[in-house]
Amino acid sequence: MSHIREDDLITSIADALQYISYYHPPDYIRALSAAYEAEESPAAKSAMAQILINSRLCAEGHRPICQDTGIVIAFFKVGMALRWDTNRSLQELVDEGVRGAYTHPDNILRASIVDPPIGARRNTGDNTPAIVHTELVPGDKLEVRLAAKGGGSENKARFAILNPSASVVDWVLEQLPSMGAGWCPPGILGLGIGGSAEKAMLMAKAALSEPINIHELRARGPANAIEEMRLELFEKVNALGIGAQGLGGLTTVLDVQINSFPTHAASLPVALIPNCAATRHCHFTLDGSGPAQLEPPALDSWPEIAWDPTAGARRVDLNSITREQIASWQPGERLLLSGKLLTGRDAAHKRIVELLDRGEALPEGVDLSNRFLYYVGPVDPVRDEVVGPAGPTTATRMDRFTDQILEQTGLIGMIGKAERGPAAIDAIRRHHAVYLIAIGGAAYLVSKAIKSARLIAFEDLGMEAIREFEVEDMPVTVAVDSRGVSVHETGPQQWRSRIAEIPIKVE
Ligand SMILES: O=C(O)C[C@H](O)C(=O)O
Repeated sequence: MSHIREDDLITSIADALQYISYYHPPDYIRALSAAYEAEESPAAKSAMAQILINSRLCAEGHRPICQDTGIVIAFFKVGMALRWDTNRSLQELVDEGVRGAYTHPDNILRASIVDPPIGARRNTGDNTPAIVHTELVPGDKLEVRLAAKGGGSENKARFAILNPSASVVDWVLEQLPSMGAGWCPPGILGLGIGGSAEKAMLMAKAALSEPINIHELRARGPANAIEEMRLELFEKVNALGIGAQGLGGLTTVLDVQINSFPTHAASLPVALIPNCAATRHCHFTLDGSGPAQLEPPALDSWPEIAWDPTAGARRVDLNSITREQIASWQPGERLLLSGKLLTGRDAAHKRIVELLDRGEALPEGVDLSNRFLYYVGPVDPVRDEVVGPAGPTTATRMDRFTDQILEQTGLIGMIGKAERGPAAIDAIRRHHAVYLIAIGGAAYLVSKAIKSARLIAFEDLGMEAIREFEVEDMPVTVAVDSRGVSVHETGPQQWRSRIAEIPIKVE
């Protein structure tokens, strides 16, 4: 009978969370590299190049793949014959491991958890608590599947109880366009079909840590209805043309994984959860012989990528930018930004708008006139860094504040990731402003362009505080130009039509 010591579990959780913060799973790298090779859309190819280069830099530098280092999800299969050497609850042990990983001085990770979820939403400071799921199984081992799930992809989860005669494939295809690009495609779709409402969600989440093997499945052929559905969804979702970062392209998903369970005759529960470019999970088993040993992947698993951010890019001086200059920028044009910008995301926007509504001045140093605002919540720096990984957050969440901020502060442009909604696009057009995107999932690479970082306001908001960054040649793309043309509308439309014209190969 194995005795699971509390220190072994805590150490294993902490080590595994550190490991997955900087090592992508090798199957993800293989699948993304193949998609990168096959991609024909220049914008999507460039996005994938940046994600792959970023991934390698993180593996070498042991720094997080994404500034959103996730909410920790732990699935345990607890052997019913094992013995625990602890007086503490499993939740407490996992949280101690999370605390150790997220505050590790060599590779500090971002604390993203707020408590309570409504009202004050104060950052807990160490990314606890984790979400813990357990299942009792025969045997005397402890099997652990650990994930650090990004908020942007989690926000796009969907659930429905369909009529038993409805088509799951049709329902999934209806969801994808409304999910936009905030889940940072290309990634993986996890589906849970059947069971009950809560069982379907859990199955969808668990499906995301299955190995990526859709091409092997295609090669050997489906053996049952679930495998047939995986292949059908893989083809049909990619035919939507959404592409990497929603810019239009051949690959939107690298795999579709499905778990299923018997269900009530009256119901067809279906849950859909996407995983982003910062796919992070690992799997280990404790048998009482000590903590888990995780082997580092070979660095030659990462492809050599030729990506020149300067090719065809316009250099922009943010310190002297004018509305006349931004009026000449074209949708999809690549820029290299240098100079000063301010940062701010969800909580800072809420506070700014509350101040504006009360007619009060913004805090000292928060002068947005003719400035760019970067939607980011960075990781804290370690060693000689000025800031840790600092990729963009989903801009769509800031849409509700955009018109008022453009109107009342003189802000000239915004930088984020994913599409803007109709109201924000209209505001951008009316105020002759602009919206630029950096690549979600390339946070460490983006941080290399940040030469200084200074806290300006709202320190209590932690990673959501307002900072001033000085950047040099920060690569971005014009996503909504000053006339209101959005590449997240034009790109997928164009690629959906092109994919429809590609003749289907009969093998
Ligand atoms: O919280 C973040 O930094 C990003 C978030 O995961 C998002 O994708 O919007």
